[in-house]
Amino acid sequence: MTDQAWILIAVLVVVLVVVGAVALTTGRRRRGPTTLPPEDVSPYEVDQPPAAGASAPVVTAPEEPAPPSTTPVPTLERPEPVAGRMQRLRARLARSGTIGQTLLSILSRGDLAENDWEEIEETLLLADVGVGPTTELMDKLRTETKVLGTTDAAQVREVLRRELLELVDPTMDRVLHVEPAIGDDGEPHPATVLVVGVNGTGKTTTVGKLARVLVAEDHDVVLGAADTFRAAAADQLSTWGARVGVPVVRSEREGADPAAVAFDAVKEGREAGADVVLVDTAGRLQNKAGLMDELGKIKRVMSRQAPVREVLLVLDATTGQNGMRQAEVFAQAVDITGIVLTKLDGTAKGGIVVAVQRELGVPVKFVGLGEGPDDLAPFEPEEFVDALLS
Ligand SMILES: Nc1nc2c(ncn2[C@@H]2O[C@H](COP(=O)(O)OP(=O)(O)OP(=O)(O)O)[C@@H](O)[C@H]2O)c(=O)[nH]1
Repeated sequence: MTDQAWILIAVLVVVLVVVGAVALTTGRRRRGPTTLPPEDVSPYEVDQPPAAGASAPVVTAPEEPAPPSTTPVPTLERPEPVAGRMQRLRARLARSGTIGQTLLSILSRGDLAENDWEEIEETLLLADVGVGPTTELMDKLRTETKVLGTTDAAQVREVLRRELLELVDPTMDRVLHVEPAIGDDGEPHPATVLVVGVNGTGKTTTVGKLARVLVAEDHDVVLGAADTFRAAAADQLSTWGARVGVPVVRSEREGADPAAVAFDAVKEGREAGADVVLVDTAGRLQNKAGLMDELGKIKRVMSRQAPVREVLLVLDATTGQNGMRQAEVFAQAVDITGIVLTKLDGTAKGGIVVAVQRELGVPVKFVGLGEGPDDLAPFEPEEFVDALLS
């Protein structure tokens, strides 16, 4: 090859290398980067405009992510099952048990002298059993122990158990009647329960605990805060309701007409399709006529919406004879259908169960056995008597 040929080949190679490099660079630029940097992404999606007749494209704002919630969602409490509560809380009756223990020890002495019987009488009266039931029980025990003629502890215990049970009366109807009824208009009515009693007996607390009893049994409940005398009572009830998801009808005005609140509560219960409406009241014992007027009016206006199925009287078991006098005044003001004995834990005056039932002729339906939210138990005579003798 000549020198000229070698020079021509070298020029061609250089030209080919330059052209190839330029082509490679251009091709890369045309394809561009495969992903856009975040700032190039539009915050909106633009929907395609409709084919005809549309004037402007539809712009849809992207869904904003929900801001993190600052108010915690309240978790509803599931109240404890109702069955067996009295057994669970039996240890709380320990102080009431002193009556049974004292009676057993005296009766087991055998061949009882008059001063032994006086001791028995004193024990029963101190436990607030009441004069009539005390005399009745002593007469029966005198006869039975004479017939039995033994000091055998188990047999004496059996006699005492039988007689105490008869006094407490297991035949009384202790069911809380909350079955909904069909009214004259053919519509289902909620069962309404009016709760009455003196301030401080544990009335508002009992309404809250009763709501939990009903919720535990799958009822739909509405509460009425008709204790408009003490503003804190409505707040207290609202807290009870909120814990188990039960609505509370109340008035924001202190001293509002309690009958109006009770009426609204039953109305709300009907509209919401609730099974039960529980109404708390103030029940101040200013005088009997005033109390009768107030409770009578509340009951009347509630009845316009649905018949009042139960009127529960809340009594503080620790107040003894004083509590009995209050019970009589309330019973004269309104027809009581059941008694709730509160604070039966920590009192040796369990005999009030017998006295109050005898006096009013209505059964104890529930007993309060502590300050816990589920420390309210349906009253069971056998459990009660066994606790007295344990
Ligand atoms: N130990 C015990 N305390 C109870 C029981 N029931 C209620 N209490 C307490 O009794 C106190 C008074 O209860 P409230 O429910 O506020 O009484 P109230 O009768 O509604 O009083 P007002 O709202 O003023 O009408 C509270 O401290 C309750 O916790 C019970 O069965 N045992």
